[in-house]
Amino acid sequence: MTVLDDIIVGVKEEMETRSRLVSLAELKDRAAGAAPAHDAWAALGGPSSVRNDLKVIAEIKRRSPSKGDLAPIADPASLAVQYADGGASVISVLTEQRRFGGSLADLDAVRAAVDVPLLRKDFTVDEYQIWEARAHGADLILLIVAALSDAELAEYSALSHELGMNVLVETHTEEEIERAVAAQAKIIGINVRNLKTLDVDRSVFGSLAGLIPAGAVIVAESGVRGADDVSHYAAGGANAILVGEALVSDSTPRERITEFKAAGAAAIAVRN
Ligand SMILES: O=P(O)(O)OC[C@@H](O)[C@@H](O)c1c[nH]c2ccccc12
Repeated sequence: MTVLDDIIVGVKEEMETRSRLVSLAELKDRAAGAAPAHDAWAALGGPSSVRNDLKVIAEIKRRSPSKGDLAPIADPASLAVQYADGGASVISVLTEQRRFGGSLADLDAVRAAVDVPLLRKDFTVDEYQIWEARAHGADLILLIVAALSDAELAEYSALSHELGMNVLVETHTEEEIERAVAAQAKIIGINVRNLKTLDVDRSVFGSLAGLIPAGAVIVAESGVRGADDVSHYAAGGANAILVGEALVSDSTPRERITEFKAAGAAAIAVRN
């Protein structure tokens, strides 16, 4: 069993528990009463034909299976405000509980604190989680190609769009990019961490980004330690980066984001 399979077993168990407390019907009511979703596609520069800056998706991440506890986040809301002040285009909130220490309570706290689009970052394997995301104010959800069949990818993308949300479709191999493109994904992430082994290989980004058709927003996920990694991803074709650990473990995340955006824009100016 891969790490990914193992995580999904836990995700399903926890979803079972939640769905006994809150029925799908109840979630649908809550989703209907939620404020309309923000346009994450626009926030990531999707509609513009000239994309000359690097967007930052800043993540609230407490823990990871590879590194254990990353940083004590006493107040996710105030961290999110710092992210927004630094110029994050989207804020990602990890809600997976067992391995990442997240929760929907974190998502609620962040939703109440900022007006930027929110990504509910979880292992989506059931329609229930998509309704849940919208009911809790998410604007974008993550779909991991390695965890889904083509039919599920199509079905979950369609439901997300119906609810006014966007999807970030995560890939790690050439074949997964082909599947994401076939599912008409407009926001495609390349995770340099292999979720089956947890190994990070930053060179994966540069070798796969060129396979993504023009028009899509390309997100480099994982492995940003500092501005050099940001420049590397931007030079390799990234329109956005998704950063967790480097931000949660920094005492001045706001300045960090500003620095990453500057490094990204400089590398893109050379690229174009
Ligand atoms: O902390 P990092 O190396 O900056 O990585 C962030 C993000 O890419 C990573 O958390 C991630 C990418 N895809 C995921 C899927 C599920 C959980 C987590 C992830």
